[in-house]
Parts: sequence; structure tokens; C-alpha cells
Amino acid sequence: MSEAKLLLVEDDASLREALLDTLMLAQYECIDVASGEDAILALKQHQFDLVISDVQMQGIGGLGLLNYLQQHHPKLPVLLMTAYATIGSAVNAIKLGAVDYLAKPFAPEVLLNQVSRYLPLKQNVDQPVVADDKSLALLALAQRVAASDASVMILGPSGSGKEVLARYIHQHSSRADQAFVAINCAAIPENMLEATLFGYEKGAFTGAYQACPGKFEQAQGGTLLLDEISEMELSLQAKLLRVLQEREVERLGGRKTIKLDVRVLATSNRDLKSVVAAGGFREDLYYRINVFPLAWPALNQRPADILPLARHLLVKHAKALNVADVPELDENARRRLLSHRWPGNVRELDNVIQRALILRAGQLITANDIIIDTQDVILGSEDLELFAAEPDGLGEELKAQEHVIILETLNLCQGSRKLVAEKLGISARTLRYKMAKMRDMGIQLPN
Ligand SMILES: Nc1ncnc2c1ncn2[C@@H]1O[C@H](COP(=O)(O)OP(=O)(O)OP(=O)(O)O)[C@@H](O)[C@H]1O
Repeated sequence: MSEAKLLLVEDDASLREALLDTLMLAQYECIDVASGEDAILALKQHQFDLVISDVQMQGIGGLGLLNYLQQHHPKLPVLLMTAYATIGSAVNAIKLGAVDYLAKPFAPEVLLNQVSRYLPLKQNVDQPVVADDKSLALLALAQRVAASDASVMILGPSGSGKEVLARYIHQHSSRADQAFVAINCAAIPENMLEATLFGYEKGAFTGAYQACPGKFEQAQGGTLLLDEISEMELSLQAKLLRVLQEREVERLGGRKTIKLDVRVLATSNRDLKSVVAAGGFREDLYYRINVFPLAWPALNQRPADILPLARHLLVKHAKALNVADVPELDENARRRLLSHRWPGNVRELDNVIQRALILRAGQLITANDIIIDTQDVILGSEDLELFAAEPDGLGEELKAQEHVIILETLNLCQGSRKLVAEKLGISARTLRYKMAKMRDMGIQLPN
């Protein structure tokens, strides 16, 4: 996550949710409110680095908020969102101190481009923590591959650390000083993915009020990570293949070709070869990207990583919580971590460590602080107590039904997360969260 905090003020609940999805997927830390008045309350409780606010809202509205900010937080940048028809008022707002405005409707990319001008993302993300021989060998291999300019396909189950490995490759390549741009192909709505990847000119489609460079252009000279590439539609796969072959891109609605110098990395948590065999992924694209395949094993296949990772996550979250003395894991807590199967991999371990930090009573984390969902298979822990499951607002039966619906829809859509999210009417982010929760509970999901 970015260390910077962003305050989003929008009274239209569905637009607010969509904007929040976009910002959070881009790793920004956000608080959202529905009015200028609530924004003022939030400003009294938290420190922010950027405010994005709608102009037309009930009550004091965006301009009233801007006025308040001018008086109480004159240095805090404010980005206003306004309907196209009322751009005049946005221009006035800039005179009143807003740093810029966005004309609605705007593409997620336009929002992210604007935000990144005021809030740089934290670049020193997790370095891979490894201790197991298998992981050490993988990292050594990744380091050698990094030195080349080859495309790399990183495979591995969800939460195993594929993005961490991708960043590691970039950091150890000759492109390390240039941009690392990641795009999650499963999280961006199908109709926006092409524009997001390749960029567009003003007027290319309804709502394209400003020209916008695509991810390929943003990664110029650096590395582009195509996360969850298997979720890309076949028609877009064909266009991606052309860009990779020709090493040039044309923005949507544009006539100019732009030469590219971009290294491409991709990840998938599905068995891509079988997706190819089933006709869901182009074979030619598979071979173009799969020049060098790397595969993270599941966490339970590299048990020597568990405790060093747990320690690393403890330090990381203790720092975030301003805990000065990082607590230690006692013998039983360590045994409990080592005896679990970790179906949700490192992400699940991360959750467990965060819970433990909250639950611990003193400087030692005990087995009682290690809460793993009770459905999980616990190996060799007969002598350990059974732990209560996390309280959850949703009744057990309802939750089980939801799991069945998700599983059935996954089968129906042959594993395509994007289609499943569309069919169930939930955002890709919500689906990812629910699937991660299901994995954490030990439910097997199709790759
Ligand atoms: N070896 C590692 N060292 C440090 N942190 C790690 C490591 N592996 C994973 N993590 C952490 O675990 C979390 C999940 O990792 P990451 O997002 O890279 O997994 P992923 O395989 O890309 O997941 P998904 O397929 O769901 O996108 C992140 O918070 C990441 O920082």
C-alpha cells in the first residue's frame, strides 16, 4: 500500500464504490465519505495527503469543502470531479485553490494518472523473504533471468508471492531505475482493459475527454507486469500479441504508432497450459510470453519459509501499527504455524499474523493468538486447543450457500474470474476477496 492517505468525497454510492475499487486496486489507502460535512469530520480524525471531491453534493458541497480546506488545510491538494456540463464551475474552483479537476465520466486511468501526480506510490515494496532450499533456488534463477530481457511467466497458486517475484526481477534488471507498471487483467472491466493497456486519444470513445497514455507507454524503458493474464478475453489477446510482436503500440483512436521498449512479465494462478488446451488462451501468445517460466510452489511445499516469513510480516505490521517492540512467537505458536497447510499461502499467513498482533496480550505471541479458521486442516496439532472461528456477520448457512454459488459460477465460466464477477454482479475486487477467504478456509477452488 501507498503510505499516503486519500480522502474520497462522492455522494453517488455506486460511483464512490467504483472509484474506491480503482484506487484501492492501485494500492492507494483511501477513506470514503458521502458529503462535504462528513469529509470535515474525517479531516479532524485523520491526516490526508490528497482530497478528491465531487462538486455537486447536498449541503456545503465540494466548493464549501474547498473553502474549508483553504482555511484549515491550505497545503492539502484537492482534486475536484464535476459533470462535463459544469466545467465552468470547476475552472472557478481551480481559481479558488483546487489543483485540478476531472470531467465526469472519466476512465479509471485518467483518475489514476491525476492521483499519481500528487501521490507517488511507495516503491520499496516487500523484498521476497526466502529460506527454503526450493525458494532460494527459485530466487537465484529469477536473478539470472532478470539480467536478460526475456519475457517471464510467473505461475503459482494465489497468494504465493508472484507479484513480489515480478518486482524482484524488475529490481534486479538493467531497467531497475525505470518504471515498474503493474496491471491486473482480472480487475479492470473488459471494456476498459484495451484502453488501459494501449491508451487512447481524446474522443476515441464516449467519455474520452482527455487523451491518456496506456500502461505500455507508462512502462516505457521499464517493466510491465500483466497480472492474471489468463483472464484476458481472446480478442484482446490477439491485439496484445501484435503489440508484443511489433514492439509498437497505437492508442485507441490514434494514428501514430509509438515504438516500445518494455519488458513484459506475466502471472497466472491457473494452469495456463490447460487453459490453452481448452481454447481459453492463445497458444502463440502463451509461447511468446512463456520464454522463461518460473513457478512459486505453494507455501506448504516450502515449509522452511514459514517462520522467516512470519517474522518478516510481524515486523512489517508492527511498524504499521506503531508497535515499537516487535513481539516474538513462542514455541507453541511456531509449531502451530508450521503444522498448518496454508491453502491461502503467504496471504493467509499475513492475515493470521495481523490477527495475532491484535490479539496478543504481551511481548510473546502464543498459540492462542494464532487464529486459523476452524475448517482448515491442522496437521499434528491434536495437543493444541481448538480455536474459535472469527465472528462474522453472515450466518453460516448463508455463507455456505454463497460459497456454492461462487463455485458453481466458477465452473460455469470455466474459471474466468472476470465473467464470474460480471455474472454475480460484484466487483472483481470483491470476488478476489471472497475467493481468498474461501481459500483461507481450505476450500479448493479451480485454478
Ligand atoms: N516471499 C515473500 N516475501 C515477502 N512477502 C511475501 C512473499 N510472498 C508473498 N508475500 C506477501 O504476501 C502477499 C501476497 O503476495 P502476492 O500478491 O505477490 O501474491 P500473488 O501470488 O501475486 O497473489 P494473487 O495470485 O492472488 O495475485 C503480499 O502482501 C506479499 O507482499
